[in-house]
Amino acid sequence: MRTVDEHLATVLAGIRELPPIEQRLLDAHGCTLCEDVVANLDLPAFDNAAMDGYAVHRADVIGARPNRPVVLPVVGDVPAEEGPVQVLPAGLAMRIMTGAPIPSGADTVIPVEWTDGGIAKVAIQREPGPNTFIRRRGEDVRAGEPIAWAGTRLDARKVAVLAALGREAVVVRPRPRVVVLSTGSELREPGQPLSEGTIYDANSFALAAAVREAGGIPYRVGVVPDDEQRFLRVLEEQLVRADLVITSGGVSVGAYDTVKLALQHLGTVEFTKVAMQPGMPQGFGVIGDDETPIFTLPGNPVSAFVSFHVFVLPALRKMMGVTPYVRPTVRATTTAGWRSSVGRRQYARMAYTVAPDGSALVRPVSGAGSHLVTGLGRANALAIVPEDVGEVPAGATLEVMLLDP
Ligand SMILES: Nc1nc2c(c(=O)[nH]1)N[C@H]1C(S)=C(S)[C@@H](COP(=O)(O)OP(=O)(O)OC[C@H]3O[C@@H](n4cnc5c(N)ncnc54)[C@H](O)[C@@H]3O)O[C@H]1N2
Ligand code: MOO
Repeated sequence: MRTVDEHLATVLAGIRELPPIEQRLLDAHGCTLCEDVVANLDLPAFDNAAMDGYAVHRADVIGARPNRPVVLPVVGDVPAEEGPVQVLPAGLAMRIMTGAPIPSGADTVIPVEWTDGGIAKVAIQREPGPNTFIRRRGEDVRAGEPIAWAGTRLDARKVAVLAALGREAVVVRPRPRVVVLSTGSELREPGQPLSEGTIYDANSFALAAAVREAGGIPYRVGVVPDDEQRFLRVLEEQLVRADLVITSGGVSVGAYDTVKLALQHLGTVEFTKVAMQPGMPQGFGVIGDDETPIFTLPGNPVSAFVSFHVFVLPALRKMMGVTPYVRPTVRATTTAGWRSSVGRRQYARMAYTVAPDGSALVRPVSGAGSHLVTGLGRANALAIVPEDVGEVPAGATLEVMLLDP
């Protein structure tokens, strides 16, 4: 039997980062930059008003008081719109809007609240400080300054900056396109009636949702029955759009373990037992002309889901250039104990919380059975019980994988 770490190393060695492509800004959201981005213009791009009010020469309004206002003729309006910079001679004012370019000659904006709001002339009731309410060209960033380095994941905040700089597209690693299929003649699509011996397909939905949460693009293929030829045909059809394939079911030692039988003589897929619970039977390799990586996960729903988090998620992160490939774990103290099997690393379903005093706690929310899917629904974390531990006492501190994206 392989250890989890050995299998993870084999998987990561078989996965390549996807080649960079240019993506439109919103499509690049969530992806990793493959270029250093430098500001291509100054921000603000020109001196502009920070308040709605009046552009003036400050020297004209020194000494303005509520009981001794300075009155200036208003010679025009400066809206925030396209147009040449206006000129403001001394002794006059212009009505100006937030974001509008400061007329040449003006050095101050008086907020409308400090005035009588006049249109032909304005009474200014307060003396401004120097450079008041002007946002200067380049005070945010100057053209040529770095904005983001290759390797940065584009979140909404970085998208805001790139859009403000007028970037239409950026070079990123694309989201992996992941084909997800479930195998098993007992499986039915949700919405279909169940007959004796049949169950609903949970895995292709769970895995497709997990792919999406990881930043990939899932293509959920319906259920494929236990028939080698059908399975191979579907796989061949799907390969054209796949950067990665995930199957579930049919990999243990049953007489109808289709995936294992079908892939035995195709590609490089290696079927192994990994010393973990759940998730013991695993398969990984590449198939097709493009050497597309494929994970064949075990069929039990919790086994498939845990396998995704332990092996597939790091692979997706590597394809997307997200580091570290393995998401860091956190440490938490368990409020209750349970048993684990020595020789296998256990991933136990937990509710993770942070107590008012800041301490991280976990509480078991499920038995260990890999068919107990509703226990998975209650969990937001997996506690990792080392291979040599047979009993976890209440109060023990463990490494914990958080499941929320
Ligand atoms: N004799 C042995 N039997 C089993 C072993 C073993 O070592 N020796 N390993 C067990 C372990 S551990 C696991 S995990 C499973 C893995 O089996 P398969 O990957 O071949 O999966 P199936 O047999 O197809 O299904 C297992 C179980 O899960 C249900 N299932 C499958 N697909 C779905 C789905 N899409 N949605 C919901 N439920 C699904 C299926 O009906 C079975 O109940 O093998 C053990 N057996
Ligand atoms: O190893 Mo299986 O995945 O426990 O049920």
